[in-house]
This record gives sequence, C-alpha cells and structure tokens, in this order.
Amino acid sequence: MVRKRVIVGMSGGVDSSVAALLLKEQGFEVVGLFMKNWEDDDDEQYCTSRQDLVDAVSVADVLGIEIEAVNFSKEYKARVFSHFLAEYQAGRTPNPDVLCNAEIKFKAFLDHALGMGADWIATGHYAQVREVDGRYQLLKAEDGTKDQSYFLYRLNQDQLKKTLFPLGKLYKREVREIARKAGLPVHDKRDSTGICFIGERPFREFLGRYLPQQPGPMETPEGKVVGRHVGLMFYTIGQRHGLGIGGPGEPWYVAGKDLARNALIVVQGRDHPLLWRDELTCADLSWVGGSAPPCHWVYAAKTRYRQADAPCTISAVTEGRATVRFAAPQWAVTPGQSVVIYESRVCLGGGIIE
Ligand SMILES: Nc1ncnc2c1ncn2[C@@H]1O[C@H](COP(=O)(O)OP(=O)(O)OP(=O)(O)O)[C@@H](O)[C@H]1O
Repeated sequence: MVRKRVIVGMSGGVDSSVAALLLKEQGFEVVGLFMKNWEDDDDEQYCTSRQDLVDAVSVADVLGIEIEAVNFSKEYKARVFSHFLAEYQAGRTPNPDVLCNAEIKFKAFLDHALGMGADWIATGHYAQVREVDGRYQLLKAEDGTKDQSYFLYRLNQDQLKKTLFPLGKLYKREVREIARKAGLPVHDKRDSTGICFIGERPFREFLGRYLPQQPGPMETPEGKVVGRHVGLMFYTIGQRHGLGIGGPGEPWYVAGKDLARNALIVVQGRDHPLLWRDELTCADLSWVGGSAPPCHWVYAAKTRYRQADAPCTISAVTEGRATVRFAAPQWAVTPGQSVVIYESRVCLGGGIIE
C-alpha cells in the first residue's frame, strides 16, 4: 500500500513537533517544512527564527524524517504585512495571525506542499476538522484553554479538506508529556508569544518605522482635553495602560478614535457606557461552509481571542457584511479585530469588526 504523504509545518516549537511525531506513529510518510516569513535588519536581535530552524531540524533528526525550509517573506509582506499597516493607518487594530493563516499557512504553504506531492498538510494548531457527508467543519479544540479556531475562521472547504490538526483532541500538558517521553529536545521550550514578525521588538518603535507618527490630543467624549497621545495607531479600544493620565477618580480607558481630528477619545471607569456595545457590524465575511448560516438563530461569538463565547444573533447578512446583536453588552469591541461565530463547538466563520 502506498503511504499517504503529509507535509507538517514545523516551527521548532513543541506543538508542531508532537504533531509530526503523532503522524509518523500513525503510519504517514511525514516531511517537515519550516517557513521563514520575515526578514529584517535587526532579525538577529529580536527574531528567534534561526534558533527555531535549528530546533526544527534537530526534532526532525530525532524523528527520522526529512525537513525542508521555504521562504515566504515576499508573500508575507505583500499579503499580510501591507494589510496590517493599512489597517493601523486607518485607525483599526488588525489581527495579523488571522490573515497569516488564510494567506500564508493555508495558502502559500498549502500550495507549496501540494507541489511536493502532499496528500495533506498538518500543523500544531489546537483545532479540529470533521467531515460530515463530504463537507468539512472546523471545530474547537478539546482543550478549550488552547483552542485556536478563532484564528482559523477564514479557512474554506478546499483548505480544510487538505488539513490535519493532530493535536485537536489533546491537552497541552499531554502534548508536553508526549514530547518529553519521545525525547524531543523541545519538550520544555516556552510557547511563542505575540505577533510572529514583531517577536520581542518594541512595538512602538517598530510600527513607527513604517507609519508616520502624528501626536494629538486625548479628549473626553465632551471634548475636554486631558492629555496628549503619541499617534492614534499606538492605541487600541479598552487600553488602560500607557495613557499617562491619572488624576482623581477611576482609571482612564481608550474608548474611540476621531481620525478626522486626530483625537483619542478617553473615558473614566471600566463601566463607562462607551466601552460597552450590544451590537456591531462586520465586513469581509468568510464562512467555512461557503455561505452564511441562517439569520436570527442564536449563535455564540467572540470579538477577541481570550473571551468567553457570547450569545448573539446575526442579521442583515449581505455580500460580505452582517450585523451581530448580543444578548448582553460586550466590552471594548475593537474595529479591525475579528468577530468569530460559533454554533456550539462548530466554528462557522466570521468577519472584520467595523
Ligand atoms: N515558521 C514556521 N514554519 C512552519 N510551520 C509553522 C511556523 N510557524 C508556525 N507554524 C505552524 O503553525 C502552527 C501554529 O502556529 P503558532 O504560531 O500558533 O505556534 P504554536 O502554537 O506556538 O506552535 P509550536 O509549538 O509548534 O510553535 C504551528 O504548530 C506550526 O505547525
């Protein structure tokens, strides 16, 4: 029997290493593929990519599998980073991981892997794919605390059909234990944090290199100036730290941006009504099943990654735009972030908050 070939995205981290190990144990022909998505002058200082490649190669060695490296930094700049900058310039707070999955990991990477004769690709994401009557569903991971379906909601049928998530039913501690027992050198490597291309770079300095910095006033909704901001792009809705305004009363939070006047709108107290929304509109919708689910049913939605599912209905779904109405108001709904819709454990898709 010809063994099925799986190309595993190996990042040099414990998750993708265990994904490769499990697939090998299941009898697949496993090949690792390491991607480099970012190149920069100060890479040596802030980027762990070189060490990650070394780690991925030593894991491949232990597993006795082949590994290749591929450079998608051009594709990343064109399809992810340019959009990331445009969003910041427009006053929104984008989520590059969502776009990286849709455009790089499950597009450029997938195409490359298919060219290498892959039957499937696999990653160490915590999520699950389920086939029901020839259709593919994206499900939350068994380990709810690690579930990454939020970042994967833009995947479509063609992409899911070709994807395996070997860690979908495992808990993180089990994954580390499997890695330790198998003698994988990365079993206790710390999890990656933050946006991949920024790494440990100081964010303000990094963004300031690409976008003009325009300081302006911080104002209350009534127009009273209470401070100065260093550039609207450096702030996000709900932000409390780094505002540099104190004084009497409750802490200050960012509640909005007035782009036309280059003013940052700030309010006092977490319970300020401007920080709570029971409705939002979203654009650029993407549905896992290819079309919108029925309107007015009760779904659950996340407006940010680390958030409990909030009961909601969706309505006014047109070409790529919808209204999401929540049963209870949501805090700090942020333009540019994704709203992701679930029906129980099934991720249906979502869009970009306007
Ligand atoms: N540089 C890379 N090269 C190849 N695959 C990658 C790379 N970065 C991420 N991936 C794939 O995407 C998955 C999810 O990426 P994420 O950045 O969330 O990593 P993670 O959860 O820290 O996983 P890991 O422990 O494998 O690094 C990884 O498990 C891996 O399969």
